[in-house]
Parts: sequence; structure tokens; C-alpha cells
Amino acid sequence: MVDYLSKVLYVLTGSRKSLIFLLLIFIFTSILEAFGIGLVGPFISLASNPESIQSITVLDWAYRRSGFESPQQFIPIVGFIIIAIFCIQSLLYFISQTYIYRYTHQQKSRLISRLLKAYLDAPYTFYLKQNTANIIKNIISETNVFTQGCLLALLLFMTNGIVVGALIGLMAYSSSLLLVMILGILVPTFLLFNKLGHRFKRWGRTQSETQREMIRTINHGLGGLKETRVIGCEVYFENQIDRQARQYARAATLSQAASILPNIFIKTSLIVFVVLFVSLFHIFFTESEQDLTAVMGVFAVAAVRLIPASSQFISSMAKMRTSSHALDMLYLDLKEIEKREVHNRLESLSNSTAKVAVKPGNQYGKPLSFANQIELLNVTYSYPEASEPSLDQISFKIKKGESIALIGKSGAGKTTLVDVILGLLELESGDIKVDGVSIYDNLRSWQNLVGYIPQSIFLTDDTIERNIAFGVPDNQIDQGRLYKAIKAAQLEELVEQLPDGIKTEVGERGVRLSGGQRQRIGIARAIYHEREILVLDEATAALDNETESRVTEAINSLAGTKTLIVIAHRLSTVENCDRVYMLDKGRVVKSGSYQEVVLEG
Ligand SMILES: Nc1ncnc2c1ncn2[C@@H]1O[C@H](COP(=O)(O)OP(=O)(O)OP(=O)(O)O)[C@@H](O)[C@H]1O
Repeated sequence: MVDYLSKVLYVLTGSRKSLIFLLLIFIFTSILEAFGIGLVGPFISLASNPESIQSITVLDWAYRRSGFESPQQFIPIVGFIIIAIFCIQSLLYFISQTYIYRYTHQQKSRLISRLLKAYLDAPYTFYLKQNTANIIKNIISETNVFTQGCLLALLLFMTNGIVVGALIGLMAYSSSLLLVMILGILVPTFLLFNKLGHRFKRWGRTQSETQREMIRTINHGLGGLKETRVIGCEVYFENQIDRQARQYARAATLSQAASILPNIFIKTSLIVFVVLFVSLFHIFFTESEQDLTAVMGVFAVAAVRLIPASSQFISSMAKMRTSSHALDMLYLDLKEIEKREVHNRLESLSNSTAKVAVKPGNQYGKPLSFANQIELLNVTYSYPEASEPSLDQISFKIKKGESIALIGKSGAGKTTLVDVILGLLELESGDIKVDGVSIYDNLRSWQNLVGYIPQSIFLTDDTIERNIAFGVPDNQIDQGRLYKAIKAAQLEELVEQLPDGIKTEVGERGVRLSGGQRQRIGIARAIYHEREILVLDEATAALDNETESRVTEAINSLAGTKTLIVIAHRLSTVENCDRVYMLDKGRVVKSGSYQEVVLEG
């Protein structure tokens, strides 16, 4: 329980004061409720025998002070006070419940933002072992499970615990026999559900895992829709999701059905006990009939509140167990991302003399400028758990305005080198300097100098304009820069032909554009963002000759004004590059002009 609570507090965003405030409201309403219920028994006694007022200390004291002439006149006043207490308690209950809902929904929205920020800021290596289906599931679904299943259940568990405790105390005060009866019902129910705890946990895990698998299947089936259609494997994905949905439904049904059992169990046992109690009262006890009425009065009113409170107490315990897997998922991800952030911050503070530059995300140093050259110094990188380094002591210089090409067989290390240059992967050893300053002194500033055009450009389901000015709010888009970028990327003709021009929607992942048009939008994006250095990852590999020549033309027109780092498989596309580096097994095995490396090599 302590472990659970500390995880909830860790995942919780914002102030914890609201949580304490909520608990206090609940304690107050519970006390008020117990007090109101406590008055009902004596009130019934008083109503059936007004003269018994002398035996009820509190009422007798109040009666003497009130100045009423007979207890009969005093009875409606006591009734009115009881009604007032219950009305105030009900109002407070409504307010506190509304506050709880507001608090949990706010928590959910804050947690969604915090998670997305954490995932966006997470080191690139985090994604090498993470699946996007898992991330989507955590952001959309687990945040819901956390607020409804963990947070709300935890609040209900604690507050109902207080209510149950107060009511049991009241019953113990009214009759010890009642106490035995109530404990006789509640303790076995509690123990039974405590024993079922691991099942609730398993059902929760199954729901979480099947949800992740369903998102994965949808991603695979729809993400590769063309392939799915052409191969005709729709049934494969349909069967997969059908199986996963059925597994999910089974686990959800079991956990939901089991969580209403406490209510049924307690209600039935209570009726059995009440009937037995009333039937056997006169056999075992010598108390008067009025006493039985008073005791049963308290019992009936307490039961009205005790049944829902105790069953909610036990079912929220079950809910907490069901949601513990989701809590673990969120806790572990946030912890891992935070651990890396702290590590990076410490590194950035202590790394001024270190040889190894491992400070991704560092944005605290002076802004970097690029006037002369980029220098790679013994760049070495190994993927986590890999036995061999993918980059081994790579050193070379790139002058401003130069265009270089990286060539080599598949698996030679070209993409890894580009990812290192982009600052996505943390170096094992070595450094990258721009005008003599390590890029790791201010990685964000370095990344602001670099534009990346991958093989397959990521386009959002939005307009051409928004895809070029990617990440810039509409009111801040610079139209002059936009048209300059469109012109430089040779997109002018296309934009003029389209009825909606730059406002044309490109469709999901740019399906309404051709491969070459998508590539040129990627180039325009890099130009719009005024990046000095452009990294092109086999940008023309997937294009036909005519489109390729248009893209190459667009790239060549940038030569001289921009510094280009091009990965190419087609050797013809690197003909215009100033220098060519041939990689093999993570090392530079040959370098020089196109003539020296490609033609003479
Ligand atoms: N995420 C990863 N985890 C472990 N090893 C990896 C990972 N990504 C790449 N590698 C390994 O690193 C080496 C270099 O891969 P890289 O993708 O950089 O080659 P490449 O030259 O770009 O190949 P290609 O031209 O086929 O894209 C390969 O041996 C590859 O197996």
C-alpha cells in the first residue's frame, strides 16, 4: 500500500495540497454524517416515549436550555436539526464529489501533457526499445486508468474507509452485538477480496496488454494499407484484432463483475443478519421493545450509508489492484525519462573537461554559430547491447558550403553516422565540433542549425503550407520565407496548379502527393526553417528518373549556399558532391572526390 501510494504521488502532477484538502472535506462530512445518524436512534426513542428525554443526556441538556414546556414540543425541533444536518451533509457531499471529479479530470489532462512532453524530450535511444503503440496506449488509455482506477479509487478507498470506521464506531457505541454482526459481514468480505487481489491485477494487465496489441494491429494493418490490400491479408489483421478484443472483453467483464460482488455480498449478509437479530433479540436479551426500536433505527440508517460505503471501500481496493499495472507502466516510463534527464543535466554541469561528450538535450550552453567548419573527432558509437561498435573512430571535416556524400554497403553505418550528427544518438567517445565548439555544449542550438530530409518524409494530414512551416503556429508563418522555400524546392509549378494552392490538404502521410513532391516538401521545410546544414538520407532512392532529377536539381541549387550531408545508394546522385566518404563496418575506408572514390576506386 505504501509502495502504491508513493507511485501514485510520483505520477501525480501539480500540487498535492488539493489531495489533502479533499481528504479533509471527506473527514468533515463523515463526522457530520455520523453525528446525524447518531441522533436518529435517540430521536426515535424520544418520539415513541417523550418522557425518556431525561435518560438521553445531550437531549435533556438541550431541552432544559430551550425553554420548551413539554418534550412533545421539543421533538419537532430535534427532527428539524437532524434534517438540517443531513441536508448540509448532502450538500457538502455533492460539492466534494464535484471537486473530486474536477480534480481527477484536471489530473488526467495535466498527465497527458506531462507524458507527451516527457516522450517528446526522451533520448532517441529510448525509442529504439519502445513501441509507439505502447506510448499511444500510455497517453490515451493508461492516463484514464490512472485517474479513474488509481486516483479516484484511492480517494474513495481512503474516504470510505473513514466513513466505514466512523459508522462502525457508532454501532459499537449503540450495541456491541451490532458491532459483532457488522464485523461478521465486513471482515470476511474484505478478506475474500484481498485474497482475489492478484486476479484483479492479472485482469488489469491483460486489459492493458491487449489494448496495446490492438493499437499495434491497427497501426500495422492500416499503416501499411497498400501492402495489406495488395497481399490480401486483411483477414490476418481482422482475426488478430478479433482475438485481442475478445481477450480484452473477457478480462474487463471479469474485473467489472467481480468488483460489484462486495455490494451484493454485503447487502445479502446484512438482510440475513437483521432478520436473525430481530428474531433472536427477545430470546437472548432482556431489553425493552423501545430499546430494540432505537437500536434498529440506528442500524437501519447506518446500513443505508454503511452498505454503499463498505462496498465502495472494498471495490475501490479491487479497482486499485486492477489499475496497478497501468500505474507501473506510467511510473516506470516517467522514472526512466527523468533518470536520463537528471543524468544529462549532471553531465552537462560536470563535463567541461570530459573526453566523452554525452549531453543530449543540453540547452544551457552558449548558442552555437557556424561560420567555418564542422569537425568529427574519433566518433565512436555502439547501439545498446551490441557487441561491435556501429561507428568506429570516424574523423573528418566539413567546410561551410561544402557538400559531402556518405556511401557504403548496407549496414556500413551511414544512417547511424547521420543520427549521431543530428544529435539523436549519444556518443560513446569522441566529439563533434562546430567552429571549434562541441555541439554537446548546446545541442538544441546545434539542432537549430540542421535540417533533416529522410528517405520518407513525415507529412502531417494538413495543408502544404503547414507542412512546410512545420511546427509554426498559423499566425506566425512568414509568407515571404514560405514562397522562397517553395521556389528553392521547385514546388512553384505544383502549387500554382492546385486549386487551393498552399492551402491544399496533402492527406494522411501525404497520400495525395507523389513521392517526388513529398521529398520536395521536405526540402522546402528545411529551407523555410533556415537551416544552414541539410542532412539528406537517400532522399532520391525511391524516385523515378524524372522525379529524381527534379529533386536532385532542387538539392543542387542549394549547393554552395547550404552545407549538405547526403547519404546515397545511387552513385550518380553524389556526382556533384565536393567530397565522398566510403564507410565499411563503421569506419571510413576511402575518401576524396567523386572521381577518386567512385570512378578510380
Ligand atoms: N537500433 C539498432 N540496434 C542495434 N543495432 C543496430 C540498430 N540500428 C542499426 N544497427 C546496426 O548498426 C549497423 C549500422 O547500421 P546503419 O543503419 O547505420 O547502416 P546503413 O549503412 O545506414 O545501412 P542501410 O544503407 O541499409 O540503411 C548495422 O550493423 C546495424 O545492424
